[in-house]
Amino acid sequence: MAGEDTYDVVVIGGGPVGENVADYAIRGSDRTAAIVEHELMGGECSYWACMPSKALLGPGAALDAARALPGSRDRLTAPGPDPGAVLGWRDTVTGRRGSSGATHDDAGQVRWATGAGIEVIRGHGRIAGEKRVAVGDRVLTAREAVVVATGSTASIPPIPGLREALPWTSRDATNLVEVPQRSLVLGGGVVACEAATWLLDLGVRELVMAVRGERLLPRMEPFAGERVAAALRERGADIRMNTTIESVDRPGAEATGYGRLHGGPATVRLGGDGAGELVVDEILVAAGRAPATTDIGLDVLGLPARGPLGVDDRLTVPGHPWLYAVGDVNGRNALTHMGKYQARVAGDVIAARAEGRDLDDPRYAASSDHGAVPQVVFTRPEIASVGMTRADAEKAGLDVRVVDDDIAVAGSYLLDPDRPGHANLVVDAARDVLVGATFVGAQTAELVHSATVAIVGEVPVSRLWHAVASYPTVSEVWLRLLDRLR
Ligand SMILES: Cc1cc2nc3c(=O)[nH]c(=O)nc-3n(C[C@H](O)[C@H](O)[C@H](O)COP(=O)(O)OP(=O)(O)OC[C@H]3O[C@@H](n4cnc5c(N)ncnc54)[C@H](O)[C@@H]3O)c2cc1C
Ligand SMILES: NC(=O)c1ccc[n+]([C@@H]2O[C@H](COP(=O)([O-])OP(=O)(O)OC[C@H]3O[C@@H](n4cnc5c(N)ncnc54)[C@H](O)[C@@H]3O)[C@@H](O)[C@H]2O)c1
Repeated sequence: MAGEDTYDVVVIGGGPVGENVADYAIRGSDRTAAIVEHELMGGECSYWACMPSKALLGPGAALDAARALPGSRDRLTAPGPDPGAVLGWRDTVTGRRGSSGATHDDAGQVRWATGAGIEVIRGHGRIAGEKRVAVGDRVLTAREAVVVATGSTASIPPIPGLREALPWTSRDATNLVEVPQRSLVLGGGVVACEAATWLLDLGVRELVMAVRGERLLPRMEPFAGERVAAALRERGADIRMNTTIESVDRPGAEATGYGRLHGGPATVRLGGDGAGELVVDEILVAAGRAPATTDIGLDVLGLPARGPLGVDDRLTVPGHPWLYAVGDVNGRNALTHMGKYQARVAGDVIAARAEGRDLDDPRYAASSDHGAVPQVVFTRPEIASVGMTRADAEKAGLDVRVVDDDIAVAGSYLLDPDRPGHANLVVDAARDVLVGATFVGAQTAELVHSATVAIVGEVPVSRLWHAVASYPTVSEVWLRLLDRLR
């Protein structure tokens, strides 16, 4: 039956970002919020992206850490993880039901939302006018704000025969139930590198990566991609740079469900430096993502129904002071933690505006979106970076000073004596502050937050010298790098 309901805040999309913005917008008040979700509360991250991928990568990383040291190395009885148990662990982490595939249990996320005072409305949300969202035959009216948090979807490049071949996307790779023994990965970004790592852990026989550019992870410092490429090659990956797919022929393509082989073998013609013909059991397309802006009613407001939904630093869509966009959909930084950060800022802005408070405070601007974005890539070696690369800083016209060194301190030697990591710091010499850092190697994921604090706090390098790292930890690499800056 048609109906009309009024809430203070209506959020379209119940991923990690939508959940957080609803929570922050109403927390500690008597405001009401609804989240419209057409699939699963928890979004891409919980079931198809961050959580399953990290669950798949964990056991291989733990074995590698054990293999690095005498005493534990000799106790390992098998070369790799137990594939069945790894998939079982992935299922536990993601609340995946049984082995048939496509469904997950989001009851826990719904319970959390309800407990936070947020109503979950199942269905596809579309903007239907100012402060109005249609869900089926229901119209929701927002007194204060409508927030678009619809995320992104995997892009499939327009290559002859590729779409018809029903290739895997990251959803299949993270929810795999069959391991494609001959795998082709298209792309050299984060999804491609992490997926190649777990496919090798799960025992694929042949793994080819077709990489359009000259190196893996092109947005990071060159040494990061070089080290990941060397490690993947050492494990048997055939990585072809300056290469892409020209055409695909898969006569037996079949929609068998997420994570199953989508039919029989595919014949793939590669072009570029790694040209040639391959026959593979599956193609994983890891060629970037597109903001989910189609079919959400943006045309009703005269906004483009393709590409990112642009916002200012208050996460507000220019010209529409009641409309916000947070997370992957706004095209700023497609990372869960950055989306959740935007959600906190947007939630605070919505609350302040509802209460008539002024916004003259740094907490009401998503300033870290510009130049203070951390990211960890869970390859082996692990990569952790924040802020600008040398190339970014040079492009921005800064007075750039870069120092780099191997991570070869007592703390790293005790973790892995044979494989020192590598790190650099990018400094704006004119201001004597850090603007970027990259660390590659064991336990660097937990190291990067120190650099984030230094960048966000604009701590002068001369003061960083007095931030003493404990012995023997990997953090002592700070001492080595800062020594080079003296
Ligand atoms: C394989 C993979 C691994 C990743 N690993 C990491 C990682 O380790 N760390 C990290 O920080 N980031 C990672 N990311 C990125 C991360 O997944 C995204 O940045 C994050 O999920 C974005 O959150 P979001 O809430 O904006 O969007 P999403 O998580 O995509 O959620 C959007 C939600 O909106 C719903 N929705 C969309 N349209 C509508 C509509 N019209 N009506 C109703 N509901 C709608 C969707 O069903 C979905 O639930 C990874 C991505 C991939 C693909
Ligand atoms: N650990 C993490 O933080 C993590 C993990 C996975 C994904 N993510 C995020 O998810 C998003 C999506 O990741 P992604 O790896 O899909 O995207 P990406 O943009 O990082 O990489 C896409 C890659 O595909 C290549 N490509 C695009 N079209 C191509 C073509 N026609 N032929 C050959 N190569 C082509 C690009 O050159 C690029 O190397 C990113 O923003 C990423 O940061 C984060």
